[in-house]
Amino acid sequence: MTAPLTTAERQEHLPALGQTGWGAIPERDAIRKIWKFRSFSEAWGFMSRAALAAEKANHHPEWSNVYNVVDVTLTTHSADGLSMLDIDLARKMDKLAGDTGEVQRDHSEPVECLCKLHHGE
Ligand SMILES: C[C@H](O)[C@H](O)[C@H]1CNC2=NC(N)=NC(=O)C2=N1
Repeated sequence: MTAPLTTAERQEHLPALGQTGWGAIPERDAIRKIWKFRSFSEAWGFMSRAALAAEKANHHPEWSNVYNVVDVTLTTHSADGLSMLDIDLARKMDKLAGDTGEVQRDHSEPVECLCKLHHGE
């Protein structure tokens, strides 16, 4: 089983992801980011590349796509919350999206606040 993130790991890794547009989901130990691409083709291209990265890591997103928008939630089901696998996949997705997608702001809280929600210490 994959270990849940410790408080120290949250403080080390989550703020940088917050800077790239990942947000906290209320009442869940999970992070969310919404991209809007220029077209369905770009959105689907991103999803195809992210799917290969997810399959390689055996760690899979909860996500949906409507036309050019991709809405991604990351959490580790076996850990019942965030683990390093989510941090790694979030970074890979940021890299794969590059600057092709514009980040859509939702109304969730900044990702930093997940430091308060720590599991496993
Ligand atoms: C059997 C297989 O390794 C597990 O079901 C994997 C697959 N992908 C997964 N993805 C995510 N996000 N969380 C998991 O706990 C998980 N478990």
